[in-house]
Amino acid sequence: MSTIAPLTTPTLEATSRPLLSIRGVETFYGKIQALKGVDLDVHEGEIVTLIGANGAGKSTLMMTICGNPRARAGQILYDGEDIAQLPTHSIMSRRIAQSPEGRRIFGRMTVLENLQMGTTLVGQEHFDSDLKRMFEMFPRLSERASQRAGTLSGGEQQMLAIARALMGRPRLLLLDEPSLGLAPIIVKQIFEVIRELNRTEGLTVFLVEQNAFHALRLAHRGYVMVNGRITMKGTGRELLAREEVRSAYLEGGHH
Ligand SMILES: Nc1ncnc2c1ncn2[C@@H]1O[C@H](COP(=O)(O)OP(=O)(O)OP(=O)(O)O)[C@@H](O)[C@H]1O
Repeated sequence: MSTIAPLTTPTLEATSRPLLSIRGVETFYGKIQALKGVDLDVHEGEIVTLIGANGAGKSTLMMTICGNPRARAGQILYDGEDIAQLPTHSIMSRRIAQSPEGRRIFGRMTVLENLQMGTTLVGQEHFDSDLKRMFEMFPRLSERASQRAGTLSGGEQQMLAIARALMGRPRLLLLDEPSLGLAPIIVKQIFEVIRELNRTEGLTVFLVEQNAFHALRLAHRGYVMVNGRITMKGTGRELLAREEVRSAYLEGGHH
């Protein structure tokens, strides 16, 4: 199977400041503690991935960054400001865009209307040029601009969710399992778009994935989460080479 080549650029950690800096974050669902003191950094211009098994707390971390649920302890510094206790709309207005797990596109609206929804926080100024760019990046969406989003295939819905997030011109793009349920060829296309945006525009990306092989090849750096705690971190390459990662997350996988 052909795969995207691993990133060869050195980690950006040494050369840039953190855009997102998570310190000691704890999140609860009632009495259940899903995050048990998480520390994680995403530097400007980096692609960082978080991998882990089902139920490890990956989505919870993503959602906690967005303020729902709120962190019960710890700090979430975004561009130096602690956003941990801010309401979600106020977090989103800081140009953090999320493409959530399960996509959550507006099924009854057309592709075009969904993309318009993505501009709520940035206005219409760049709409035409941004739309053109999205349609160039995702030609499948262009061909289906007036189709109801609920009738798109899984891969197309995922592309739409990412495109909608990008219409908000984010500084930080949060992606929750973009590969979920998609054919390998579509996963590859989506990851290539993410890499291209990072390379050409310096878009900062924090990606949560169960598809560890592709995610670690795409990312500059990665973290492994087990039971609400970070247990390993390193460059994508380092983590891919580690036996613990290979046996736990790549078994029977795509390598
Ligand atoms: N709304 C909720 N109420 C109660 N417990 C929850 C809720 N959402 C998640 N949990 C629990 O929190 C833990 C972490 O779940 P989370 O969805 O963050 O894991 P994950 O790593 O994203 O898993 P997956 O890869 O399966 O999506 C799990 O034990 C889960 O059952």
